[in-house]
Amino acid sequence: MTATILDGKATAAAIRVDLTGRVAKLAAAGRVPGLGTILVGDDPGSAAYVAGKHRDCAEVGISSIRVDLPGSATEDEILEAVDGLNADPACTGYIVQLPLPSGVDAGRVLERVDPDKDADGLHPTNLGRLVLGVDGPLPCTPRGIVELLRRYDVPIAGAHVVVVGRGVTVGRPLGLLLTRKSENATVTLCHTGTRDLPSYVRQADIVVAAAGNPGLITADMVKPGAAVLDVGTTRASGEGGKTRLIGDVTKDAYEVAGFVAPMPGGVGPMTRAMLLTNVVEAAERFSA
Ligand SMILES: Nc1nc(=O)c2c([nH]1)NC[C@@H]1CN(c3ccc(C(=O)N[C@@H](CCC(=O)O)C(=O)O)cc3)C=[N+]21
Repeated sequence: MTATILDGKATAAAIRVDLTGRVAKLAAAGRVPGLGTILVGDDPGSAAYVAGKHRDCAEVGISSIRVDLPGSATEDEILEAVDGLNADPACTGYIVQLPLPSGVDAGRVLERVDPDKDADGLHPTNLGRLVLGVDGPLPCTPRGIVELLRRYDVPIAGAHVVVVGRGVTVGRPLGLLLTRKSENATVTLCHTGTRDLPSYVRQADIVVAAAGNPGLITADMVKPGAAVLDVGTTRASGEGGKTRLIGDVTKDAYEVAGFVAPMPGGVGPMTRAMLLTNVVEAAERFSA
């Protein structure tokens, strides 16, 4: 069987086209959305992600504000940069690129972000809003996953979704998103403490692998025809000292599935598209 590819790259491109129109409307009303990034240090992976976000912004007409600090920046200096973007009216949404250097209290930095400018949707206030069902920015990767499933008409209501991984950016909030009335999925949240992982994954109509454990999900665990979304991105050294990203799902598991969001080209590009969406929605909220 050949699975239908949940093409996140193409879907994200379509979403950017859509956003371009909304941005133009805001701009006509004198409210150009602006995405800010705060990058600390010179990790090449993080720098590449941030550069990609600014490229995305340029494509849809969002202005971007880039704050780069040296790896030696103190927590107070980072907090100052956060306060600066909170106060900047040109910045309608922003992110603090993670991870922050060791020794910096990331929780303290993230809490200082104005929740209404939180483009990641990961501020405690916004995670609280998600639990309560109050409108606010949603976490980008979970939102991207739901959007991708919707656009390919993968049934979500009543489906059994097995999420592997309880991280704060993906697994934990995804369970909250999928169990809302509007999605109506049944979610099993598995993690490193799960006793018999294969027995859960085998029951899944939809598997979301977000454990950061390369090759964790193998073909024998996948119910034939199930949707499998690979969210794992583990950096490994490849040829010539270049780093290469490895997913959580083996390629033979892709063959058993009915739908596959591959890595790369699946959920990653959707995450970036949802970041833009959060910035545009924040600007629309500010204008309303
Ligand atoms: N404040 C903050 N917000 C984030 O959203 C955030 C972060 N920090 N720190 C790092 C992680 C990682 N992340 C990715 C986003 C897109 C791809 C993506 O588009 N990946 C491509 C492949 C990219 C490649 O090959 O390098 C794909 O899956 O097709 C990957 C990873 C966002 N993160």
